[in-house]
Amino acid sequence: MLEPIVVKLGGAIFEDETALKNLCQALAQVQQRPLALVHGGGVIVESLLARLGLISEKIDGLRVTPHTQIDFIAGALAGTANKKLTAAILTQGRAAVGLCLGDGGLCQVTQMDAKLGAVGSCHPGDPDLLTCLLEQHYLPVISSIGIGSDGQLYNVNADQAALAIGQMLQGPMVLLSDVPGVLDAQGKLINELSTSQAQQLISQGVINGGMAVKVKAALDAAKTLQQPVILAGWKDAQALSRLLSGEPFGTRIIA
Ligand SMILES: Nc1ncnc2c1ncn2[C@@H]1O[C@H](COP(=O)(O)OP(=O)(O)O)[C@@H](O)[C@H]1O
Ligand SMILES: CC(=O)N[C@@H](CCC(=O)OP(=O)(O)O)C(=O)O
Repeated sequence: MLEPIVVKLGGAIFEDETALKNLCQALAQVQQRPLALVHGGGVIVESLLARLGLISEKIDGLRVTPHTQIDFIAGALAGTANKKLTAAILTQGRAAVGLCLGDGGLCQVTQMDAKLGAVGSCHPGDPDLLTCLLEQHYLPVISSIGIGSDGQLYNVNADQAALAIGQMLQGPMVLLSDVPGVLDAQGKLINELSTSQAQQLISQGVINGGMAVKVKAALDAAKTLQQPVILAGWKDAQALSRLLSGEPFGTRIIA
């Protein structure tokens, strides 16, 4: 089997029906090589928590997850987001299978930091389930809810979850977000970003919040995979065909 491509899809796409349909159509059409999809869903989490009258805050791009909220957050990510995305791909005629990081022991998850509550750090675990699905031409759709060795559910940042899946599958990675890639202080797309340039832009605050988490995960992935990781926008319906043809697009993160 060719190394699978790992695509991470940022959750804001759930608010753009047309982009979601176009992207799922493009994903469903990829026949050249196996594909695994990791997704976020921060917007779905926020809308549920707001409806429940709960306040949510982030520290350095990571959502503080009180233990009293993890059931709701798991419902939003492993439930609503995961099943909506699986449904959108199934509708395009491709056999998608919805999973979370804990299924089949895919990833090992531990509590990251007590001050963040039920937020998990994620590491590659047992690849067997994923390998079986990919060999049988299923498209795995993986949410970023993890299960710890303590049996608890953890909320993992979806870019960090994608990093663990990428390290497990050792294939090319593309992280698709609501922006066309990493933007400089003038709002212009940066075509290529190295570790030192990224560190400088993060310390200057030009790269911040969720993008800082994403860039750090991409740098780690580029280092372990020994190949650039692409950060690009899901609004670009051609993103996947560009990736497959090797055409440059988005921001290439090089370690
Ligand atoms: N330098 C930057 N370039 C692009 N986006 C940035 C930058 N710094 C911060 N951001 C913010 O990061 C967001 C993308 O990160 P995030 O919301 O975590 O995406 P996703 O949900 O797709 O993982 C952008 O919408 C933008 O608001
Ligand atoms: C710990 C943490 O921050 N978890 C994220 C998981 C979802 C996510 O990362 O979604 P996006 O990719 O859409 O941002 C959250 O609760 O929002």
